[in-house]
Amino acid sequence: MHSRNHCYYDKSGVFLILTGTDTFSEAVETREKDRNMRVHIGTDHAGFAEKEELVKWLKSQGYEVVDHGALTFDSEDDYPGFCIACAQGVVEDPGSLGIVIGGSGNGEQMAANLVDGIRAALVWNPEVASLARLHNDANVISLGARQHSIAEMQELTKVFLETKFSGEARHARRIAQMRDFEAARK
Ligand SMILES: O=C(CO)[C@H](O)[C@H](O)COP(=O)(O)O
Repeated sequence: MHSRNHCYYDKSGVFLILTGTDTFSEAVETREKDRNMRVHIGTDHAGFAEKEELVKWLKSQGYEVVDHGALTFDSEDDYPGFCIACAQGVVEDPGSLGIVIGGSGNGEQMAANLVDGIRAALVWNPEVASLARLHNDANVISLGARQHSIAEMQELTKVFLETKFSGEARHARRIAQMRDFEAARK
């Protein structure tokens, strides 16, 4: 039987995750901000306003941001190009992470995952954002701008950017299996 993870915020507002335990004594601080990290971002019209807000906020947090568009609002534009460009930016920039945004985040995740080396996770709450890094070593987060307030999107992004891959053997093994599949189909 799998044990459940428990997440909570400590008194200073830090998001913590308890892995497979009911005791707070085993809580681990999983987050650490890397202000030197570059963050790639891409969106279609559905997330354009939120992307503009997130870029400003990320810069205020000390991150360097690479904006892959859309650079102007066009209600008829299409998400694949922006998301693929963002994902390619992440792959070509080791140590960076990416954010793709759309109305739901579904198609944006699909587009980003077409790029070899990308593990894009559709994230809808802080625990999922944390697990995307801890268990999946996701390098792109996908957000649905029509599903969240800007404050929620900032929180999901913050948890994602500040959480490190656990490096646990079972998770590394599963990621390696996906990498093997990716390499074999070339
Ligand atoms: O979330 C999305 C894809 O997953 C798109 O942002 C969404 O489909 C755009 O919809 P519309 O063209 O009706 O504004």
